[in-house]
Amino acid sequence: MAARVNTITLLSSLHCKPTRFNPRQQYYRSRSRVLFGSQPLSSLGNGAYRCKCSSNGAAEMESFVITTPLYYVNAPPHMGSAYTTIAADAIARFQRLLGKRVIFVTGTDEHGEKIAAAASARGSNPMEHCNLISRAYQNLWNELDISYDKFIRTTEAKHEAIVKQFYSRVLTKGDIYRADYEGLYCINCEEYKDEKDLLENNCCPMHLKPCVQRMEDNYFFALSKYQKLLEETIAQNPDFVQPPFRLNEVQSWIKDGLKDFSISRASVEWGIPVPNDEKQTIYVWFDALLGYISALLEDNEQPDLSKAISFGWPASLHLIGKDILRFHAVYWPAMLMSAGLSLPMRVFGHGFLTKDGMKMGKSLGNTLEPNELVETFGVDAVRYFFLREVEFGNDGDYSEDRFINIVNAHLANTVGNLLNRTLGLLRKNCQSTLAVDSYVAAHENPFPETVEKLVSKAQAHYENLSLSSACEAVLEIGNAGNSYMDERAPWSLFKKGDTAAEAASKDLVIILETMRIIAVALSPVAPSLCWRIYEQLGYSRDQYDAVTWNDTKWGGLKGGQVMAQPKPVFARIESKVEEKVA
Ligand SMILES: Nc1ncnc2c1ncn2[C@@H]1O[C@H](COP(=O)(O)OP(=O)(O)OP(=O)(O)O)[C@@H](O)[C@H]1O
Ligand SMILES: [Zn+2]
Repeated sequence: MAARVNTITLLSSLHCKPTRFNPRQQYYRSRSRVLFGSQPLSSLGNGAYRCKCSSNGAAEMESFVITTPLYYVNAPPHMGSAYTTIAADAIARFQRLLGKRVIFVTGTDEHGEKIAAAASARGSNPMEHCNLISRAYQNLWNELDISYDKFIRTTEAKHEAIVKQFYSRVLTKGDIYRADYEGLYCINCEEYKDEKDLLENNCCPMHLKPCVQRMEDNYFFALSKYQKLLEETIAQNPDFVQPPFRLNEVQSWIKDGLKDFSISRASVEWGIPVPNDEKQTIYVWFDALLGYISALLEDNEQPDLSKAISFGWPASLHLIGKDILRFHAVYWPAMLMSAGLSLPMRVFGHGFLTKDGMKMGKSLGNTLEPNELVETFGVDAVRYFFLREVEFGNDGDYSEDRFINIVNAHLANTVGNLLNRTLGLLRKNCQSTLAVDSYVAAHENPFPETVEKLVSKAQAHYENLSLSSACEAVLEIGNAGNSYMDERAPWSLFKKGDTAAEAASKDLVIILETMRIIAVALSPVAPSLCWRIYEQLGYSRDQYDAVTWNDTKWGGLKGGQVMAQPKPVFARIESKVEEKVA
């Protein structure tokens, strides 16, 4: 299933067509005015954009808006939060390679009872606490090469303004009412629970802590009104929730009956005040989901909901963990319907990284430290391992031995060694200079076809969000390169006279072209490693940054190009326990 994106068209007139409702797909498509490529865009409002450098000519460009959850700042990030963000980054980078205008949104969710409690436990005030933890997320994203475009904090003034405008729309629609509520509440989920979903002693199955009985006078959102529309929308758009087995889960929640849910808290001070009732604050989830929209605002823009929408809503893809699927696939679409806004095109709920079978999480405290992993093994190893090892959508357990074995076998041996020994031979026999164009080197040779087939496979997997299979397809290119090298044995051909040496120098060009293609195709997953490969092949950083998916085509390396001094691009991780990995 290919990624669905909203099409943004560059029109030669200033007029932009109004949003159009597509009845079959039940979401809105926008036609806006933008210039393609990396040119800056300026918003004209109403979903229209004007390129700052030119306004002539018609061309088509697609936009791709991807979000991670806004992480809760009750504690610093851990490998679980990093996992979603690394996956989102790989997808964003791949979509950029395809030439799309990508907006990659991440950020922090900073209101609610748990935050106030976490701050006071640290002897801090809530705002100081949020600043500290939000900074920790941003620092980690930098460590992990996360190429986000927008980082939204729900304590920002522009976000508060958007939440209040949204709340007022829903209120005007007649979907908010006041009532008393009594039920079992999990403080860690910040959610009332159904008794039937709880373990013994009313324990939350996720947090293993007993829920408390609570009674409150709250404002409620009339979720039940949207039951039918949600059912129909999801039935007509089976790709809305992915993977498919999560769609079944969502459909069964809806079928069980949707209950109105409380969207304010009388007992929580650390939150956005309910418009016209300062005694209550807006429920943290109602507030946080809107971060996906407020994030789209430019910093210098007036915080206006319609304007924010015009910058890129609806999102193409919400990437989340399965723990927050109900909020994204049931509550959020209903809220958007109520406010008359388009639904996101796709919600993908991936599985959990687990430790001893339990979800790794801040509340349980059974986390793995991504900073430590990066410090010990390097960013490429961390990104590659989790994307390659865990089939995207399913749960996955971490083991250090497995980590070391996988990255050594794949990145150090299959990719790094092949490059290094080829460059060594080229230096020894060809003064580190390519004898001919790679296109010429492979004349009448079937090898490029093998590579191109694997590239197409990788592309299809990236598009389907099968990130592990995408890595596998790229590594297969490396395996094919290694086999080619072993079969041809160019080191011995160099000793067998001029004709054989000429063939050997062509073989080296073929392997290096293969490495170049691997570097493009693996760059969404391991961007730093792939830059080092490009650098070894004699390219500049600017050339690497300008790479597109088209560069996976055979024929990029040219005769006369001088390679860098051979230097290992991936240092092998030393380990006591090592076994052979396929
Ligand atoms: N163990 C995990 N595996 C995969 N993703 C995770 C994991 N833990 C958190 N995430 C990601 O973080 C999101 C939840 O963010 P949140 O800030 O609430 O973290 P958390 O550690 O799950 O918190 P808590 O333990 O308090 O529930 C998930 O939807 C998912 O995207
Ligand atoms: Zn819970």
